[in-house]
Amino acid sequence: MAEIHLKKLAHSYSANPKFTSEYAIREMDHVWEQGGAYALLGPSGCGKSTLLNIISGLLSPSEGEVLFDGERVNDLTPSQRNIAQVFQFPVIYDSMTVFDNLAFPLRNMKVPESKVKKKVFEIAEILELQDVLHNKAKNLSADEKQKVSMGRGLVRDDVSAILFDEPLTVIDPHLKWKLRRKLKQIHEQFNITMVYVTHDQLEAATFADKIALMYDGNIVQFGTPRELFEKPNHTFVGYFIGSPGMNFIEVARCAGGVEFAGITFPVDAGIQDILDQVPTDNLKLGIRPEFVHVCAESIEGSFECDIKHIEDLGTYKIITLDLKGRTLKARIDEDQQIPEHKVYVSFPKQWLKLYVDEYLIEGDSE
Ligand SMILES: Nc1ncnc2c1ncn2[C@@H]1O[C@H](COP(=O)(O)OP(=O)(O)OP(=O)(O)O)[C@@H](O)[C@H]1O
Repeated sequence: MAEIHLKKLAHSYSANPKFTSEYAIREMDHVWEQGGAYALLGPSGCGKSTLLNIISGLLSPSEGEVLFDGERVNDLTPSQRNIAQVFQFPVIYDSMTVFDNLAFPLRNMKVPESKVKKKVFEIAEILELQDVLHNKAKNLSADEKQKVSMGRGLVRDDVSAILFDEPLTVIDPHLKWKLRRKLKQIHEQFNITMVYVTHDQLEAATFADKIALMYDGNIVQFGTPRELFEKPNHTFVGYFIGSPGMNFIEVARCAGGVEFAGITFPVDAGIQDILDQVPTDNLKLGIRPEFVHVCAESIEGSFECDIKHIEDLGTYKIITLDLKGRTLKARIDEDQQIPEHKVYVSFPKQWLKLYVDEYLIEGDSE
């Protein structure tokens, strides 16, 4: 088991990259602590598989180092790194029994047969594969095959980490939650570092203690699911996490804060200092639909909006609003009564975030 440190790591598939855009992984420093359950989340093409393959040793990074417990492993193969990797599609030997598939990594390491048997039974029980242990793998269902794939990583006591690359893609939706729970349970039982790649935020949030959100070759935020939801440190995080994503409104500087369409939003002194120093005009206010306060009547600090659309999702409603020409989404309870055409919205200060050049800036009080 190991702490995995990515030090000044970058990777380009081009032989002589000249521009940042030629890097699939932009230079990063990142630590996966020993025993953590992590998700590597991001849209297609952001670099998740590249990063995973660099950790496992399937791919050699063009720059920087991979350290396991402080030791450089750049030149070690996946098996020398003791990494187990579970891919989208199960990697198992169809002609072997489930038992022999699970025993394979141990027999390869010349583990005595009595220990092989004990370990295989233990893992088969955890993964609920006892009843099919003597069946040929080719006759298994897709989820059973994927469980065998996972089991082959788990039988070894010496794995540094288990890396999962979208492991539930081929699994029936109704079995997904079951396997995900199983993985979580295995993590708690074995305390192995696990990195789970997915583009599904729900999958990431239910599996991981901490999520690394990737965008364009960078880890833009590393935090708990709650931190990513409540305090996105980049507009992409706000947009990608949540359903629907965060509202962003372009604003301009004004005396005492920022404004749009004549509405002023005061900012703290700390934020004002930062605003005074940055030359950019790329300023955005962000607020999650869940935190927009919607009222039928005008209250102090509220703004009148036209209702453009109401989407009833059974347990809540998403309303699309027009606030002085800007589109805004708000989430309200199913039973909240609102007028047909107009509502009043207000923005609780603690949930209103300011982004400069797409990055969150914070004042002294935050
Ligand atoms: N073998 C390769 N040669 C050249 N470019 C590659 C190669 N593999 C990936 N890339 C590029 O590197 C970038 C990152 O790809 P990667 O597969 O790591 O992303 P991903 O987030 O895992 O995407 P997905 O979720 O679709 O698998 C993409 O622009 C991709 O086109």
